Amino acid sequence: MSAGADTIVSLRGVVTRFGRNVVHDGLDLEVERGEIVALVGGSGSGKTTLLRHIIGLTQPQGGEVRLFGERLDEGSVNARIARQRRYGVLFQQGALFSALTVGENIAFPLKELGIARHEELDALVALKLAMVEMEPENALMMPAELSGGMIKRAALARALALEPELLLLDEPTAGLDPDRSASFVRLILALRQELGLTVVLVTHDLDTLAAMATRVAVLADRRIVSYAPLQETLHVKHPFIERFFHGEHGRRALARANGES
Ligand SMILES: Nc1ncnc2c1ncn2[C@@H]1O[C@H](COP(=O)(O)OP(=O)(O)OP(=O)(O)O)[C@@H](O)[C@H]1O
Repeated sequence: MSAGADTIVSLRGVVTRFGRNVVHDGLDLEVERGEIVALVGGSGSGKTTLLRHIIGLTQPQGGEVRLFGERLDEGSVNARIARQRRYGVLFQQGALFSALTVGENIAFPLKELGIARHEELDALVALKLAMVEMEPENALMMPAELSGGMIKRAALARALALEPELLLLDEPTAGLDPDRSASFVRLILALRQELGLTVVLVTHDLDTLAAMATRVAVLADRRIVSYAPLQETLHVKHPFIERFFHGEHGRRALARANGES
């Protein structure tokens, strides 16, 4: 079976071990263009590691990882650089370079890949800040001066700098208040509509998940045990799914998503 032309991410038979700790064991996942896939799983189940595999920051011990149809371990240096321009990432840790201003952080990928001319950078930075509801003046601030939520939004602005086809987001709404989370959801949905953006996000935030995921991938027992739209996922019998979606917190979030008070 081969992946289609519109398969953005393809993971086949992925095996990941850290010493004796087997994190993934024969894991499969395919993400099609335009999807918003929410990756959920218990703490330590290997969600962040999976995002890292997708962009080649780490390599699994077994299986195959393809991004935009290309194997990550193949291709020239130029092919790898070309690939880097096509995705943006927002990881939980190391979101911003602490020695650079917010503006320099956002401009960093544009400069590094030689995409924008020097005189265009300020305008581009202001545009990206506006997308995440930050002010142009925020460009001059240092990361240490920002609140946790502002760091998230500035890091998202940087991830969007290259107008990527694929966004990988690790807990993008953790630490945001409900209004900010809702604007984040609106922004992602608009970008998907306008640019055909594909998103893979790790999240524990059921409101965000219910508002935008086209499919939910459940990572448990070292593999993806369910990969379906939310409504179907809710009917899958699995201990993790029961806890995550049908506990008190889950029931309330799903009721909100269904417009019940
Ligand atoms: N570089 C590493 N060296 C050793 N073990 C690692 C390394 N990176 C991850 N692990 C281990 O792999 C497992 C999966 O980690 P990962 O961060 O991917 O989980 P996660 O599902 O994202 O967790 P959380 O929801 O708590 O952030 C954990 O047991 C972790 O300790």
